Amino acid sequence: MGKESWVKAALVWAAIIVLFVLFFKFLYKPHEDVQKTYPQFQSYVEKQAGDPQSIVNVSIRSDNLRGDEITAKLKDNTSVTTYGPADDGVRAQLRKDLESKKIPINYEKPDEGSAWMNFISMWLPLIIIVVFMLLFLRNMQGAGGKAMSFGKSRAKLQSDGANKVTFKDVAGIEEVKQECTEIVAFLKDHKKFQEIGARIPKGVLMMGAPGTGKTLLARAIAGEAGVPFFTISGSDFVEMFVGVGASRVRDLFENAKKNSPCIIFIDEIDAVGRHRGAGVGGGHDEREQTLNQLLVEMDGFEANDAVIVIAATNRPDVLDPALLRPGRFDRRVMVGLPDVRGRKEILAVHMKKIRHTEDINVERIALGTPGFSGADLENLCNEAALMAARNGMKRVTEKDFESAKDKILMGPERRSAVLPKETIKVTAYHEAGHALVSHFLKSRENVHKITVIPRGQALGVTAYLPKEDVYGYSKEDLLTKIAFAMGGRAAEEIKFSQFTTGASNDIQQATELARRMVCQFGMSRLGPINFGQKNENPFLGRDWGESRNYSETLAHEIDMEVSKIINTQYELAKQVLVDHMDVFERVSNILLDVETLDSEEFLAVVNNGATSEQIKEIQAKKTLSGSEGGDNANKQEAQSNAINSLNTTPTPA
Ligand SMILES: Nc1ncnc2c1ncn2[C@@H]1O[C@H](COP(=O)(O)OP(=O)(O)OP(=O)(O)O)[C@@H](O)[C@H]1O
Ligand SMILES: [Zn+2]
Repeated sequence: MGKESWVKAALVWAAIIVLFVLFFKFLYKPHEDVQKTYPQFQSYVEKQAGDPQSIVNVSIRSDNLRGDEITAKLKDNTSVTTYGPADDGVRAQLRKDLESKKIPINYEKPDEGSAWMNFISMWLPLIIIVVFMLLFLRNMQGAGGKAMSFGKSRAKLQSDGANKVTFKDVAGIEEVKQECTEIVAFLKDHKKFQEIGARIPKGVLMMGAPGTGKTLLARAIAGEAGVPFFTISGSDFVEMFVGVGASRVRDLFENAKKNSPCIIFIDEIDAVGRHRGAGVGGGHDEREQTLNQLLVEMDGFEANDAVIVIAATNRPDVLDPALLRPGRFDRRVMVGLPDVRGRKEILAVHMKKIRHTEDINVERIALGTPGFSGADLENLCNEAALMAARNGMKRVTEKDFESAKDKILMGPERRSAVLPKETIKVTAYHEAGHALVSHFLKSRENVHKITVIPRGQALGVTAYLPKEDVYGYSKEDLLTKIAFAMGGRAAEEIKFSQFTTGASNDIQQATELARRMVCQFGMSRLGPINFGQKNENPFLGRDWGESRNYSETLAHEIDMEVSKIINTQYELAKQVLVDHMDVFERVSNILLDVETLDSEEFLAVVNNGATSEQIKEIQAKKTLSGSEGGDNANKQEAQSNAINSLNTTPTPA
């Protein structure tokens, strides 16, 4: 297909070039040329006055495009040709000139061929322009050299090649796999179902957060059933030019039917499948046409077309209801974030691909990564492997997984950034403030790591991880969240009686949360009423605009409630820090000294009064056992020994 289109394109271009050359070489006589040569001819005729017989005759062939072609035949059997402007005055003058010199004139009619040439030469520029425009449009269409594949489906056919995906590759979402086995059974033996008169499902909609393995699952279904797998992304349908999307859909289904039984996988179906007539910025005709075509095609399956359309989305709420009617995407599969067990299994799948030490405690990594999706876990494994390779290690250790997790959670370290001492000091107290408020208010998050080494955009980071998988929050949980978000600023006020811009992000997060408590969760004096219709992404937690459905008075009340929540929690955060001033000072100072504390070390400082020296000792032991890649039992023992020794010798700061 690619080759054919290249030949075609080359032919068209060659033809254009040939026409161009012809045009300039034989047909086109620029006006100036005529202007120049005609006076020359005239003066030549003048000069012949002395010997009028030197010109035998003159033939004039009138030709309205190029002017008159005037040929003078001379006595010595040569001839002179010029072109004269096709102008009646000039012609009359010339005739008078020639007649006065008694030179005979032949008027010749333009021959047939030249009339035809005239026609072409008149229209050629236009034709060339049109051809150019067409080519230009086509090139824009098929970006990337697909000049001639106008409206052809972009679906890629996945072959059942060496790296066939099966259910073995999909881990941690057992229930979802169960739901899919039926589809596999159908694809394998569709006759059995059809004979008994069962209507075969046409469409399966997979919903779930990004990276939870929807694509992987669809691929695995095809792999298990051993059928071809066509994949296309919803955004491929939506192109610049009207009609292309619809024709792509037609083409895709045509192709699939030829390969039945098979699977068509449409990723990001929300790109085409949004509510019709609810497009952003008015007329999204193109998208609607594409969607309509999709619906038509799905309705148009014959009973014996064993084609199953699997679509994936993380915005099921915006889909056009027509897509969800029976006979279309009537099967719906929720693909959720994995729980601890699921994460462990997914990690196992991806750790098989990297060379690692035997002693890695997968369970602990799984426990420490709540909220991670399958894709996040895959990324974690890869980052860990990169980390190990960069450090010249032969195998990936658990420590590499730790650093990889920190990088993913908090952004890459910027050790090279040189900050003023004062800034680092403020950062240390700020981060200690966050961590301690969270700790003393017994939030549902554990302090995972505190650092004053700049990471990503931040000068310092306090990272939290949920203590267990979280399925919902109580009002208390949310208030605590707001309090420890304000902990950083509270610390700055208590210690330095001043504020820095470092808290702006904290303030934003706290305010957003407080507003949602009032407007969405009904957790304020205003009662369980939804204020404003949030058009929010259920999986991404992102706002897509809000329309206000309450009065000015209420708007004021809402603002008052929000600010009350924030201020109360801010005061609470300050109170917590003042009540534990000694711990606050100690954590901050140790943080300044050792730069980073992990959860164990943090607890050692808070609960057991560990000193800088003792923390450094713990850290040194960890580094040692980590770099040795020694067996895990020893490592853990070493750590717990270090902590136990603290227990017996509590050191007040
Ligand atoms: N349950 C899982 N088991 C094993 N690997 C997984 C799982 N979920 C995700 N992954 C890994 O994450 C990668 C990305 O997942 P996939 O593309 O299927 O996610 P998705 O849900 O389609 O995401 P998106 O919504 O962003 O398209 C997969 O290639 C796979 O390596
Ligand atoms: Zn902060």
